[in-house]
Amino acid sequence: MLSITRLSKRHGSRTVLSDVTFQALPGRVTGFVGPNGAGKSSTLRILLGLDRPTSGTALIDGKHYRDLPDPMRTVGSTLDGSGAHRSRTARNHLAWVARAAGIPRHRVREVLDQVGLAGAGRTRVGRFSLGMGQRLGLAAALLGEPAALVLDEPVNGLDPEGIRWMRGLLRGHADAGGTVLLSSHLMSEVAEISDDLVVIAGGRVVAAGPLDRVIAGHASLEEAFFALTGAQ
Ligand SMILES: Nc1ncnc2c1ncn2[C@@H]1O[C@H](COP(=O)(O)OP(=O)(O)OP(=O)(O)O)[C@@H](O)[C@H]1O
Repeated sequence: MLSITRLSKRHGSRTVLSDVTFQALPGRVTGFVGPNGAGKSSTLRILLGLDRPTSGTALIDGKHYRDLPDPMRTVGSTLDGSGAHRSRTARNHLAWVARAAGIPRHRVREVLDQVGLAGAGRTRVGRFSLGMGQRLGLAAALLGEPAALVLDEPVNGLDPEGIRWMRGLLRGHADAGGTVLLSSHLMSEVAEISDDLVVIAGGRVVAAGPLDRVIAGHASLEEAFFALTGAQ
């Protein structure tokens, strides 16, 4: 379970997160949505130990990321893209990540298969499309077979077939008991994937709960999003 509790973050005099509280539960896909600059990446960076909050906590199975004994086997993330150097092949990149994390080499072929890049393992990452880069980032996240996935804008750059594939993969992960938290500024795509929604705007959570409860009383998903976030 991912638990964000009363998280606040200030950069100098600027407040980017105020009292952010929500959970992402096992067996559920949780969509974290809000307009550009709402605070999604700031929240996920703190959750993944890449930044510190001014106050509050962000815990993974009850622990700070930095205290996880085996982080890649606990939570997989795609926060900063695939992180792969352009001159590396996909296979080399994943083998390098696996070796650094003590993950057996055979997982490289398995995750390449899983994300639909089996035929592109020897291709240099510099030649990848945006969608292939997303798949490679996901492959790295899956290497350690973590129960939790934290994905920043995972459908960016994917075509409709790719979005459908991603939806199936995340659904399968949650149905197997995993926890999925994904951020996006695209309400309709996230709503198709998510069981629960957390809507953030201006660094504050403006709605959270099961999808149908969050959109209740609004004519459409987009209307709910605009009404809740005050976006134009
Ligand atoms: N290091 C920093 N110094 C100052 N302000 C920052 C810093 N990092 C983020 N911010 C500000 O915090 C706010 C939230 O940014 P964040 O990247 O978390 O939003 P987001 O919801 O992920 O947006 P997007 O959908 O555009 O990725 C923005 O106004 C951003 O300019």
